[in-house]
Amino acid sequence: MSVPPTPLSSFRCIGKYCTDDSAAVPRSLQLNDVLSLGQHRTWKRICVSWSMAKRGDRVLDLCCGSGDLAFLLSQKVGLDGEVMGVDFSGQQLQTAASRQDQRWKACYKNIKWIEGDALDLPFTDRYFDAVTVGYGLRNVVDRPKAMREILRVLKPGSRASVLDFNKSSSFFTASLQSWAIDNVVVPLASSYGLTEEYKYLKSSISQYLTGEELEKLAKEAGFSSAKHYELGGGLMGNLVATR
Ligand SMILES: C/C(=C\Cc1cc(O)c2ccccc2c1O)CCC[C@H](C)CCC[C@H](C)CCCC(C)C
Ligand SMILES: C[S@@+](CC[C@H](N)C(=O)[O-])C[C@H]1O[C@@H](n2cnc3c(N)ncnc32)[C@H](O)[C@@H]1O
Repeated sequence: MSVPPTPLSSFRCIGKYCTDDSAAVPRSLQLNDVLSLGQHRTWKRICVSWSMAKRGDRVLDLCCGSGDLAFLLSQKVGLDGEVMGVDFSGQQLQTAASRQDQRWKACYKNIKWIEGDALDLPFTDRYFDAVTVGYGLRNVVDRPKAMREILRVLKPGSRASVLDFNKSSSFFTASLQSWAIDNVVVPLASSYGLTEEYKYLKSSISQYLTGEELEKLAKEAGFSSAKHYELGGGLMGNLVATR
C-alpha cells in the first residue's frame, strides 16, 4: 500500500519554539548546539552522507522529528529527487513543516511530511533508494520489527544509515557519557525548559544496543551487511546496513 503524501499546512511557531528572521528554531536544536558544541550537525551530515543518497533518489528520513536530516537529504537528492520525512508525532511534523516554509530553499519543495509509525511503514516494498534514522531507533519499542520494515521499503543494494547515542563497551567512555548527562546535559536542558525530554537519556542509552548488537540486529532482519562506526569520541554511533 502506498500513501500519497500530503504536505502539512504551515503554522507560526510559538511556545517551545522561537523564531528569528529566517527560521523557526526548536529549542531542543539550540540546546543540542550548545551541548555538542555544534557537533550534532556534523554527525547528522555524516549519517546522511553514509546513506549514499544521491541526486534524483527517493529517500526516507524515519523518525524525522523537526526535520534536520530530511533537510540535509533534500539538498543531496535535489529537485529531481524526493524526501519523505516520517514521524508518528503530528506536533513534530508541524514544526518540520514550519521550518521548511521559513528556511525556504528551492530544493525543500521535494520534502513531504508524513505521519506514520516506524513499525508499520505506509510504503510499498523496495520503494526507497536510502533510509536515514537520527536518534529514533533507540526510542522505538520493537527494534527488530522497525529494522524489518526499513529493510522491506529499501531497494536491494540500498542503505540504511542509523545515527544515535553509542552504548559504549568502553568503561571510560560509558562513564564519561553518564557523568556528562547527569552533570551537563540535564542541568542545561532544565534551563531550556526541556528537563523531561532529556532526563530519560541515560536510561534509554543503557537500554539501547551496543554497536555489535546493532550489527546483529540488522543482519537478523535480513540486511546483507551491517557495520557500526563510533563518532564523537565514542559518544555517538552510526550503523550502516545494506540490503
Ligand atoms: C543531536 C543530539 C541528540 C538528538 C536528540 C536525542 C534525543 O533523545 C532527544 C530527546 C528529546 C528531545 C530532543 C532529542 C534530541 O534532539 C545530540 C546532541 C546533544 C547531546 C546531548 C550531546 C551530549 C554529548 C555528551 C553526552 C556530553 C559531552 C559533554 C562532555 C563534557 C564532553
Ligand atoms: C529524538 S527525536 C529525533 C528527531 C530527528 N531525527 C533528529 O535527529 O533531530 C526522535 C523522534 O522519533 C519519533 N518516533 C519515535 N518512535 C517512533 C515510531 N515508532 N514511529 C515514528 N516516529 C517515532 C519521535 O516522535 C521523535 O520525533
